[in-house]
Amino acid sequence: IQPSAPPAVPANLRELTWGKLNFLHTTCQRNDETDLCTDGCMEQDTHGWHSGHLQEPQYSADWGDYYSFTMRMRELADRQGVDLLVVDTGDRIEGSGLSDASDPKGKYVREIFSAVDMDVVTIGNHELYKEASSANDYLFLRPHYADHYVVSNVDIYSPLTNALVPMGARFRKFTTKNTKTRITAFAFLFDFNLNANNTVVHPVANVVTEQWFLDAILGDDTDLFLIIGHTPVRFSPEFLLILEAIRKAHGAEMPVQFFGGHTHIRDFVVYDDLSTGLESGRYCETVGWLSISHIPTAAAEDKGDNNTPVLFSRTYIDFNRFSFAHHSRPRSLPFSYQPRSPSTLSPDHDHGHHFDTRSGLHLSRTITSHRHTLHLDRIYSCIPSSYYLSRVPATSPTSIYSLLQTRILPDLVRSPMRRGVPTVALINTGSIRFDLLKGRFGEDERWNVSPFTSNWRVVEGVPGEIVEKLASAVERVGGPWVEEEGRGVLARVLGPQIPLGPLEDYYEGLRRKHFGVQSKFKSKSKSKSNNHNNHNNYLHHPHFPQLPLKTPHQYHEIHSRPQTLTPIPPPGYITHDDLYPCPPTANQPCSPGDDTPHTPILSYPLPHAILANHSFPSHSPGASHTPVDVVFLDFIESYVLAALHALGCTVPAVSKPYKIDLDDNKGAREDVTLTDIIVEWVRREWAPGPDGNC
Ligand SMILES: O=c1ccn([C@@H]2O[C@H](COP(=O)(O)O)[C@@H](O)[C@H]2O)c(=O)[nH]1
Repeated sequence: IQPSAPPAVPANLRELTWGKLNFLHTTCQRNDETDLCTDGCMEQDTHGWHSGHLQEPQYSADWGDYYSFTMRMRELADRQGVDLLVVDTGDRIEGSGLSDASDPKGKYVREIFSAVDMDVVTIGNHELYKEASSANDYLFLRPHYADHYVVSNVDIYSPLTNALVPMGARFRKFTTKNTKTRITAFAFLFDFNLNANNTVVHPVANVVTEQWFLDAILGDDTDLFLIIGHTPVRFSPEFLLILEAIRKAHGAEMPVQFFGGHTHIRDFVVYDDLSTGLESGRYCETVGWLSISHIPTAAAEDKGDNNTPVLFSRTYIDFNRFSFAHHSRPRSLPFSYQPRSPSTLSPDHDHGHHFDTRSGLHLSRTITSHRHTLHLDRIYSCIPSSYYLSRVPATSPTSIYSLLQTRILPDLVRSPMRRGVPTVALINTGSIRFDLLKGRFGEDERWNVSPFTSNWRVVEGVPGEIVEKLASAVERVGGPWVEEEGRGVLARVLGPQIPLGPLEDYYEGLRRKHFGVQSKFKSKSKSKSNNHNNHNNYLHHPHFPQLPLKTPHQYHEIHSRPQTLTPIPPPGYITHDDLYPCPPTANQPCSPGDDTPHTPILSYPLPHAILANHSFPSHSPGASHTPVDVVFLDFIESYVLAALHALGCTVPAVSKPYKIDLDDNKGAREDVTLTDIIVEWVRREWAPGPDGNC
């Protein structure tokens, strides 16, 4: 744990269920340039949050604590004669000072991340946005993790030879240490198309027909297929295609375990009797735990062990030392637990404390030292009260979007070259990544809130009537400014032929179009309890990052369930997945998945973009002819130009840079970012006290 982090609050934890095969899962985000790691656990879209959450006790463990956790859990697995595998599904960079404040970005995070052994590790979309990020992954993580670094559908133009080569191993076949389970592992990135042009992402639909893939899945050398990937587990056409291919080759009896990511949620999907998928949240808030009671193998067949049903269990572990220490404590466990005498403990672990390891403590100190080098504890501002990303509707006064729309953007997205010109500014809501929490706001938090390097662009002289239509389209639909839906649909959505409707209708249409296949539980229960089922599916659309407990009725429903709760459970997730609330027809054990009972945090759907009107006198006489500057982030340039075009505006092929003067003695600049704007605004508005502290 970092010295400035709050200690975890003790809670009545739900115990983990161990099986013969167990996994720890993270999807981290890290940036990298230099050297690398080792192998072994499971994780979630970490986005560089390896220092832990310094303002939230429930997620305050750091990567050193996670290191110790994986080591202790491996010990418990060994002592029971079962297996523990550790995996990470990518997006390790962009989201924290540790990964983004260094030059080059990610200089320190790679070294830190790679201290943890991974059995299978892969990339996310954030590793591919910039040429340098994928090149560094290829140059350093690939050799470090060797054949454990698996990337089944991405190629890279090698930074060394310029030849197009596979980004990582296409697959990995291995036999587990204790139960001798034979595993064939793949790792697939969803069909991402916003990568820099030094990489090529092959659509999963093509890859599953390629000969190398068919050869890899055929034969009788596999007891379980392990498919990890930076791909959502629910509504994912990519994962369903892979499952379909494996089912075609091996029938219904082959276990297929998926670990996904990208949508930043906790989720668990039951695809069929022998296939499930786990997604383990975001930002080092969650470690996913998955266990499989046993895998039917040839050896088990000989012992007659294959006759009992295969059961899956999942738990979302809060990323704090209390949870880590609790779950890894030596105790009586289901599979013949043998306490080791102290003298047989490895030197790394034999230092009188049952949780910490020497290497874990060393890693925590290394993080502290890098934080110091990067000045991450420098304070710019003291935020008087929190502004949230999705805990409140985007229109609420305590929404960070509302603060941006009404104050920050109008105040600072201005150019001295365009004084007096009516202006509107558009940002994609995805450019904001985290809450602006009450308290210190410094060099670390700036990257938490918005880590991207996009600059501002402008289309000048857009007729007022088009700007009015753009504003109304953004308000009503939000604009599909995310890559999955950005595949050419924006013009159609904003075009007059598509009736614009409420957000729910829009999502419903997309869901029907793209995600026809439902999980077994979903389809069974649908016939019996349509309402419940639709509700659950709705909640788990990728654009609803976490359970939105929308009505007091739902709140009551959760809290009236019998649970052992501490008097005031810490705030956090109450995850709805395929096992909770219990589906009416479930034949799997049904239970809440969060290890810690929480007081729920609400989560509301967000529009895809917000538009701030600085000075455009909309609805006033003559407004429809007023020429307006439409300013936006370069990340959404192609979408904004397409939208303006669809609305009848003659637009240039590319927009112009928009120069902003932040009054910081640097003059008007083209390289100002949204992050710079936010830092400058909160610095002016809520400066720290004379001693520099909050
Ligand atoms: O330069 C960038 C890159 C990304 N974004 C936003 O991030 C999401 C993707 O992030 P995930 O963690 O993979 O969900 C993308 O849809 C954009 O909204 C950005 O704003 N600028």
